[in-house]
Amino acid sequence: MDEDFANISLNLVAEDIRESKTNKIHGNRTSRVQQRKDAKNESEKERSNLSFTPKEDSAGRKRKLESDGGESVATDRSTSKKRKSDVVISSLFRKNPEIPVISSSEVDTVTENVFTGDAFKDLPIHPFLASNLEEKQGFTQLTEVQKRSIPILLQRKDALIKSQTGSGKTLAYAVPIVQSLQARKLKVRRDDGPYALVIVPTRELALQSYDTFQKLLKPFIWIVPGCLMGGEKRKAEKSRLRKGVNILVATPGRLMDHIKMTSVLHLARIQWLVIDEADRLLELGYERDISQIMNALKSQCPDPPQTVLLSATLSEGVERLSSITLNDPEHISVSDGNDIREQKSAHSVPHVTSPPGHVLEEKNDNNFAVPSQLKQFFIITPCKLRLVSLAAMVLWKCKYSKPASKVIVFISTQDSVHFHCKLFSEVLGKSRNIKEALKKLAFGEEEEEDVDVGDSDDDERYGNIRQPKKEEVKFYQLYGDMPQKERQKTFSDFTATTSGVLFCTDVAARGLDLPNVDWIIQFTSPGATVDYIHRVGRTARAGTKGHSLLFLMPSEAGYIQELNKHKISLTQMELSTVLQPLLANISDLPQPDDLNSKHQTPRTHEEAATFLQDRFEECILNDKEMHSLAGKGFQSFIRGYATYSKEAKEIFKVSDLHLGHVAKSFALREAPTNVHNVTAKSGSGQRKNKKDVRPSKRPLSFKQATLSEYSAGFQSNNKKIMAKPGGKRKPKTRKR
Ligand SMILES: Nc1ncnc2c1ncn2[C@@H]1O[C@H](COP(=O)(O)OP(=O)(O)OP(=O)(O)O)[C@@H](O)[C@H]1O
Repeated sequence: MDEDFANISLNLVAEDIRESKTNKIHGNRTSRVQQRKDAKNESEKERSNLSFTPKEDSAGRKRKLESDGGESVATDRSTSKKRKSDVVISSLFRKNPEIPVISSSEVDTVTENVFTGDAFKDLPIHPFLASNLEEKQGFTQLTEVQKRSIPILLQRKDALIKSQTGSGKTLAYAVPIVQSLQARKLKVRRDDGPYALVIVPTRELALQSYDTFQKLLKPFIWIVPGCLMGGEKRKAEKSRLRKGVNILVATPGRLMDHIKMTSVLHLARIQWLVIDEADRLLELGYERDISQIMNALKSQCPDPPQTVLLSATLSEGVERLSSITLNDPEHISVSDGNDIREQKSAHSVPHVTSPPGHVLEEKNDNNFAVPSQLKQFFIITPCKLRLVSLAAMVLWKCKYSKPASKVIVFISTQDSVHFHCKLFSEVLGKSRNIKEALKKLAFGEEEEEDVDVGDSDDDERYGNIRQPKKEEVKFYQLYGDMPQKERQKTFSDFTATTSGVLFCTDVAARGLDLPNVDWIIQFTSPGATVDYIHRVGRTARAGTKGHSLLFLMPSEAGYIQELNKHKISLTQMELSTVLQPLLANISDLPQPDDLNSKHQTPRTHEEAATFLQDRFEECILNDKEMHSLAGKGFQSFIRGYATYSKEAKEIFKVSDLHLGHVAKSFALREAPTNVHNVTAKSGSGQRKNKKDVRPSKRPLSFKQATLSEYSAGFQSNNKKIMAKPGGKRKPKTRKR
C-alpha cells in the first residue's frame, strides 16, 4: 500500500513537472513555435470556437482561452497575462494512452436453461397456489431451478442452491414455504409468531422478497408475512411483531437486534430458515450475526429448522456456512446439468461451534453462468474521456434511441454516484435545443411557448440538423447512506419507470429485480468476478434480453482476460461508436451558459465530445456546490481505487492513475490538492469489503468514510477490518 502512495505522489509530482514543462517554459523559442502550432491545431479546433470566447468566470472577470502547448489556459483578458491561478485546461484527445484492441477470444461459456416447459400445476402444491402463480402472476412455466428445488424442499430437505441471476430462486424457496404453511393441520394463526425466517443482505432485497410472499399469500390470508430491516423504526417493527408475523424477511443486523431486544419475538416455532445471497452476507461480514441467529434458533427451537442457502455464486465461505447450518443437504446447481449429490455434511443439527465437515466439491467452481440472452460489451476509454463517454452512452441509449432504454450505472463509491447523478441531471437533464435557446435569448423566457424549433435560419447556422424535441432523461441514485425513505422512493420510482438512468453503488448489485432494465453499465470495474456476475444479472432476467457495458481504462485492459478465465465472454465496443451519436444529435446537446458566446457546430465526434465536456466543466466552474461534489467524487474514486483486493490490484493499480486525467473525468480542471491525504487514509486500512464514502457537507473522517452502506441501520458491520490511519487495529464492539 505504501508503495502505492509513494507511486501516486510521484505520479502527481511527475504530472506537475509535465504540466509545467509543457505550459510554463516560454523562454525557449522552439516551445513558442510549438505553442502556436498546437494552439492552431488543437485548442482552436476543439475548443475556442465551440463555446468559450468570451466567458465570465465566477469572479465576474472576462476570460478567454488561449492555447498553450496544446493545452488551453484561461487567462485574465484585461491584462492578457497568465495569472498564477490560471487553470490549465487539458485537451480531451491529446496525451492519452493508446487504446488496445482486444480480439474476442473463444470462451466456452457456462450456460443454463431458464425455462422447463413444466407448469406449477404439475407440482404437488395447493391448486390455489398454482393458479395464483399461473393465472394471477402469469408464470406459465417453471424455471429450471424451481423445477429442481421445489420438490426437494417440499420433502423437507436442507439444500444449497446455485443458479444464474434472474432464474427465479425466490419462488424456488417461497413456494415450498407457503405450501407447507397453508397445509398445516392446525391452521397457522397470526399470533403463533414466525414459522419461517428469510435472511437477505440488503433492505431492497428484503422488501422485494416480502412482496413476493405477499403476492403468494393472497389465497391464504391467514398467513401473515412481515419485514424487518435497518433504517425502519424499531418501534413500528416491534408493534408489528407483537400483532404477529408468520413469515419474517429480515436483514441480519436488524433481526439480531430484535432477537436480543424484543421480547415478543420468539423463535420456538421456526421451521424454515432461508439464507439468500449467502455468499454476499458472508462477504459483508455478517457471519457472526448469522452464527448468533443460528444459536438463538438452536436454543429456542425444539427441532432444527429446514435450512436453505442460495446464490448465483457460491464461495468458499458458503461451504463453511453450509457445513455449520445444513443438515444432510441436497446440492442443486443448475449449470452442472445434474444436481450434485456427494459428500454429505457430518452434522445432523445446525450448530455453530461444529468444525466444518463438508466440502462442496463442485464442478465449475469459479465459472459462473450468465444468461445466454445477455450481450456483454466492454469499452476501453482513456481516463480523460470517461465522463463524456458515459454521458454519450446514456444519451445514445436513453434519448436518441427509440424506445428509450432503462439503464443502471454501477459506480464504486457513494460520493461518485451522487456527483454523477447531480451533474447529469444538471447538465443533461436540463438540456435545451440550440434553436430554442436562441429564441429564448431573443424573445425572453415568456416567449418560450411560441418558439418554432424548426426555424430554417437557425438550422443553417447550426449545421442544418433538425431534430424532434426529445424527452428529457430521468436520473435516479441509490446508495446505502441515503435516508431510508428516499432509498425506497428511488427503488419504487425506478421500478415503475420505463426509461431512465439509475446511478448506484453495489447496494443494488445483488438480488434486485428491477423490471425491464435494458443496459447495465459498470462505470467502475467491480474487481471480483462474482460482483461482475451479479451486477450484469440486473438485466436479462427470466429469459428477457439484456446488454451490459464494462468501462475500462487502457491500463485495466488485462481485466478482460481475467473474465475470460472465468468463462465470461465480452465484445469490445469502439469509443467512436459511443461518441458518434453525440455528433448525429448535436443540436440536442446542452448549450453554454453564455448564449452570446460564439459557436461553431462541431464537425467530428471528437469536437462533439469536447463540446459536451466543456458543458460539464462549465457547470463545475460556475456552481460551488457542484465543484465541491466533484472534489469529493474525485477523492472517493481514488480511495475506492486504492482498496481493490490484493488480486485485483495486479490490474487496478492506483499508481497507474494519472491524477490530472482523473480530475478531468470529474470535470475538474485541476486535481484537488488534498489527494495525498485521501490515499494515505485509504491505504492504512486494508479493506476486504466494498464501502463507500457517503455524500457529505464536511470532509469525512476515515471511520465515516468506511461505514458500510449495507449496514442494517446500525453502526458499520465492518469495524473489525477497519484500521485507524497510521494506527494499530483496535477491536471494537458493534453498536446497535
Ligand atoms: N416461473 C417463472 N416464469 C416467469 N418468470 C418468473 C418465474 N419465476 C420467477 N420469475 C420472475 O423472474 C424474475 C427473477 O426472479 P428472482 O428475483 O427470484 O431471480 P433470482 O434467481 O433470485 O435472481 P438473483 O440471483 O439476481 O437474485 C422475477 O421478476 C420473477 O418474478
